Amino acid sequence: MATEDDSLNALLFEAIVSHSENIIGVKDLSGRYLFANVGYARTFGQPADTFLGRSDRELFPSDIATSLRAADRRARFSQSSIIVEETVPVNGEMRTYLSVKFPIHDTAGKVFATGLIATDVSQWRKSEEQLRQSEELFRQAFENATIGMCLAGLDGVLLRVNPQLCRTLGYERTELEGHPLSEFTHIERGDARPDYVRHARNGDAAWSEQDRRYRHKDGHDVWCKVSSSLVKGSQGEPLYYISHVRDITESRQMEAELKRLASTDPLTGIANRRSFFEHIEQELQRLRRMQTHVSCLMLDIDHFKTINDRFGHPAGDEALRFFTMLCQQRLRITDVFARLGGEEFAILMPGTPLDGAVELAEQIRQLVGATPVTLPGASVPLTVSIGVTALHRDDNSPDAMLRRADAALYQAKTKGRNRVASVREAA
Ligand SMILES: Nc1nc2c(ncn2[C@@H]2O[C@H](COP(=O)(O)OP(=O)(O)OP(=O)(O)O)[C@@H](O)[C@H]2O)c(=O)[nH]1
Repeated sequence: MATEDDSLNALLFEAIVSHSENIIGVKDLSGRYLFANVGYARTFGQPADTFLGRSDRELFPSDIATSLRAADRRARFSQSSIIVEETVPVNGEMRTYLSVKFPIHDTAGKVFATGLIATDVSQWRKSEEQLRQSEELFRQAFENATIGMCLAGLDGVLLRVNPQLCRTLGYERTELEGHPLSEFTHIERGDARPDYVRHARNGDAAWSEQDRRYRHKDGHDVWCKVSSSLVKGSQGEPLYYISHVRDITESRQMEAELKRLASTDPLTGIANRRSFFEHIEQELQRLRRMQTHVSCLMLDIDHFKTINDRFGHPAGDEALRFFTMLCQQRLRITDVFARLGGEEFAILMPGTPLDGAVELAEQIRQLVGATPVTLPGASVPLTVSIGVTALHRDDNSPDAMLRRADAALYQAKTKGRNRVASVREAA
């Protein structure tokens, strides 16, 4: 006889199963449906009643029905419930369900049916698979990249490094991970932390690029272009940095070598005309800011043409190199020695007043005159004429000073060569 409690339970059961998003069913021992909730109607597009009395064999392909039945059987023999993942076709599309299956007992404690509550997890599985695929894609790109890559925490500590970064710096993965990249960096500007760590601390710029000099494990320097971007979480909160680290050592060396070649005279190895002008420009700037002296010598080997004529051009080259070497013996580290062209040279002397420059010019003149150059078959005496002047703060270009030096040299030449002449002011 039905009690009031039974009717309440029936109402509760009805309310729960009809509002559930899940598929809820009960099958008898032969696998025929005793109960199917509205979830069945929603999923399969047929009234829930149409399932009653039918088995999975009539609803699904036989291999699927067999595996559903096997799970039902396992549930019947289980103590409480089992959870299985089941895939079934729904309107021509395979869908994945997470099913809780459990035995249902009669009042005598005998199992007479199997219950099931199934949740459609197809979308989760799909998202999981997409996530797995994109993680795999990232992993492959990270591991196989021909550029160094790393993930670093907001404090700059390396969380993950790729094999190329290990090769670039010469360390094992375990020697890098857990350490800040700054441990392997030269301190160039007083702060070893990469810019992105400073940016993170200040909460600005999500991207930065900079050239940094690292120490390879074997001790040599490695120049790298480091491009870093901030990875943010779903709420926009900063999580970590991902950096590309490109080894640019070779191109920096090439750049430096090109710069050196562009500013060097190939025959003598000293500064060339272009570089000399740049030095005068710099000194002019300094002179305008500071109380100092800058002097300049312009040197021209006397009758150099006769050396070429007598001994040939290669011997003339040798004489030019020898002359360079002689002058260098008298120079300070701060002096700039340049070959302006042909047999014409110049020396810029920061910190030296005109009188001191004249003195040095005289020393050079005497040294050159006293030291003949050894050429094939002869020891040839050289003499040099030298014009001396000073850089003035109101010189509006290097040319202004060079014109005075040239005028002084002209005087030395016209007064008989092998002498020093100076011009203090503009003519
Ligand atoms: N071997 C060699 N000779 C050069 C080079 N550049 C210029 N010369 C030569 O230097 C000589 C310069 O001659 P001039 O300008 O007449 O001057 P100089 O014979 O030294 O006579 P003064 O300067 O008047 O004392 C020329 O014969 C040029 O061919 C060079 O790179 N190598």
